[in-house]
Amino acid sequence: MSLSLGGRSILQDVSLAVGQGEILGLVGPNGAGKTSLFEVLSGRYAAQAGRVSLAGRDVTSASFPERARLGMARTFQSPVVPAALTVGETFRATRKAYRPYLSAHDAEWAARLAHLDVDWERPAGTLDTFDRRKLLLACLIMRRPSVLLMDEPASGLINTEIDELDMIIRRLVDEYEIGVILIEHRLELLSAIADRVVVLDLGEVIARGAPEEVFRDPRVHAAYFEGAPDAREPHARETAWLSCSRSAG
Ligand SMILES: Nc1ncnc2c1ncn2[C@@H]1O[C@H](COP(=O)(O)OP(=O)(O)OP(=O)(O)O)[C@@H](O)[C@H]1O
Repeated sequence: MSLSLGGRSILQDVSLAVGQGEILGLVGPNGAGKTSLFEVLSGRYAAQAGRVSLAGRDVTSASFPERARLGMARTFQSPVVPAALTVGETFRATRKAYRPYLSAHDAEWAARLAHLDVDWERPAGTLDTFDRRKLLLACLIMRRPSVLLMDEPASGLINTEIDELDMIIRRLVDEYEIGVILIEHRLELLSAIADRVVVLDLGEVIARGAPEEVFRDPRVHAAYFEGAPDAREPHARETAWLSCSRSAG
């Protein structure tokens, strides 16, 4: 899959896939194209070449809301919550966003799963960063997605919160078989949690594989820490639940 924006090539021949109940880490230096890749996977940007498939279905032309209905969910780097609504009102608005409406029970279940333990009468805008992330995550998992794209969910969190986030994500994956793609700069978190990682640099995949192998790779080290990539790596694998590939075929 390839993407150009404003006449600039942002992603070139990128392919990746995540299976159900799997965590795929997506890493790379600033500006490597990680968020842009999420924009393509979630349908907010249209790639110039390639295809995206979800649960065996070609969703390349599907919009962001259509992909959400088909089971794709996405978090953003900044946990922006509706400041004018309380936590309870945020859940109510989310429950009514798609038909059939979800129940209050679904919201309570999702809040528990996301470890959101706050007064539902509180304005969402008064929550701290982690509780905002939990609220937004709960709103997503309420709809029981099959794939979750998480853009730097640990950003702004302290270590104990990151440990808790790790537990929340593992449970989503292990018990509910959600496939997670996680953009994360903390390599130690990915080493602990990811089944596989893909490394992007300057819009290209330069390595993929088990975290312990990939993070030991001197080429990855060079690209990630010194900004000097010297390797380009081709192909995709796997039994994919969500995937993007380089060609339309
Ligand atoms: N809408 C846009 N128009 C033009 N260029 C863009 C646009 N969005 C992103 N870019 C460029 O695409 C490149 C990749 O950006 P992207 O945000 O995807 O990288 P990233 O790997 O997520 O970086 P970071 O880790 O800093 O979030 C950057 O050079 C950025 O300036």
